[in-house]
Amino acid sequence: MLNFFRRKKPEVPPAAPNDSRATEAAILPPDGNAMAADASAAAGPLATEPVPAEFIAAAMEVEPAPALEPEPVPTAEAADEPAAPGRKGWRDRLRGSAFARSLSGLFSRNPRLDDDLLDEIETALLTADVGVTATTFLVGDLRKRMKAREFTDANALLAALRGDLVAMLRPVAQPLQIDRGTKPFVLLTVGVNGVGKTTTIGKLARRFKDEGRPLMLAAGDTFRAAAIAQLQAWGDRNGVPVIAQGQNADAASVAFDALQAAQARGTEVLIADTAGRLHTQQGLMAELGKIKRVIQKLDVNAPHEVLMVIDGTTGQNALSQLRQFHAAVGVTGLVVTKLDGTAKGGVVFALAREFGIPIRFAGIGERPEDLRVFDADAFVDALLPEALGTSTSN
Ligand SMILES: Nc1nc2c(ncn2[C@@H]2O[C@H](COP(=O)(O)OP(=O)(O)OP(=O)(O)O)[C@@H](O)[C@H]2O)c(=O)[nH]1
Repeated sequence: MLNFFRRKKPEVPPAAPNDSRATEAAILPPDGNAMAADASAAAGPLATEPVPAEFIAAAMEVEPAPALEPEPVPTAEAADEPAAPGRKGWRDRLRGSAFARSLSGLFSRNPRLDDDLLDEIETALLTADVGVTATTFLVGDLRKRMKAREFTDANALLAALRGDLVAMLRPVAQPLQIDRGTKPFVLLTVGVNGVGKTTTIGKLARRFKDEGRPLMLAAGDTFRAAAIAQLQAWGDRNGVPVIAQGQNADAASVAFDALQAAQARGTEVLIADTAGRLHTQQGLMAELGKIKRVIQKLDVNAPHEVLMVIDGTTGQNALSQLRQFHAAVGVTGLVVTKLDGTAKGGVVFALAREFGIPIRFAGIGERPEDLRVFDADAFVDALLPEALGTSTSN
């Protein structure tokens, strides 16, 4: 019986884009200087042709938008910041999470193996945003095994909990596979406002660059004043070209231009940013479908990955976000960000249990190396007390 009730988290504040058409396309080279659309000679026949009218005609109407607060553009110093010395492990980054703190607190008291312990574990899981469904399953399993006298002490129960948590995540710990035969492999990033999409794209850019994959970025967040500049800063940092149009340009048009450019150049990976949108805003959600349909005019299989970025601090609201985004655009992979610091961490289990959609990456900090390929064992071990003696490196 669940004995704990959570308060509902506030929704992310809305931001609504408008749909004014692109006027000028630009390829932003790694040095940061935009080449205007008419500089197509330099860029080749790429990226600068307008989207054919019939493609756009197929598009849906999109809600008009209130103006957004401008956000600070990343400074040159920030972009040039050196990476953190040494790679902090998962445990280092996740130790502050509500999940890790409550469970280590619980087991450091050498609890007795009884129903009170199960109640406390239940409370800890719910507090950490694991959610009612997943918590009921986990505690129910432990209770059954405890009654069957499977555990000799509380540590044995903790080891069983670890096993259950890992088993819940392993099926979704599926790394992103980029098929080198698909050129370009198009990755469309989606999510609500401020979850870390643009930052994640920057980190992915760095990762792909390090892997020696030629790539390109599409600045499809055309509503936020600083989003294009933010992406450009990441492009500069990693020597990656960025395809952009003016602010308030049609995001589908930007994605189309970028795909055309990437195809013509034989680029291996194209990562397209989109503006953050609330999952409850029907018009904006429909716009994601439009982006998909427009790029499918160039490649019927694109996007090859619809990567939804979810803020790990969002709590159970993440479930309704994923439900809506999945219905609108067919999410194929997840990135859960901000699992460092004050994140509760448990939402990862709720997402895994409810949707079974692969979790590709976890964001455990703001630096490029803090985007980790999601590793079920490392994640669970970082949340559980060290006494368990399992590996927490990496
Ligand atoms: N601590 C921490 N911060 C992160 C992580 N990922 C992103 N952030 C921060 O989250 C904030 C928002 O990131 P953005 O990339 O601008 O978010 P966005 O989703 O592109 O925002 P919109 O364009 O408004 O939708 C920034 O301050 C990032 O540095 C992470 O894994 N850990």
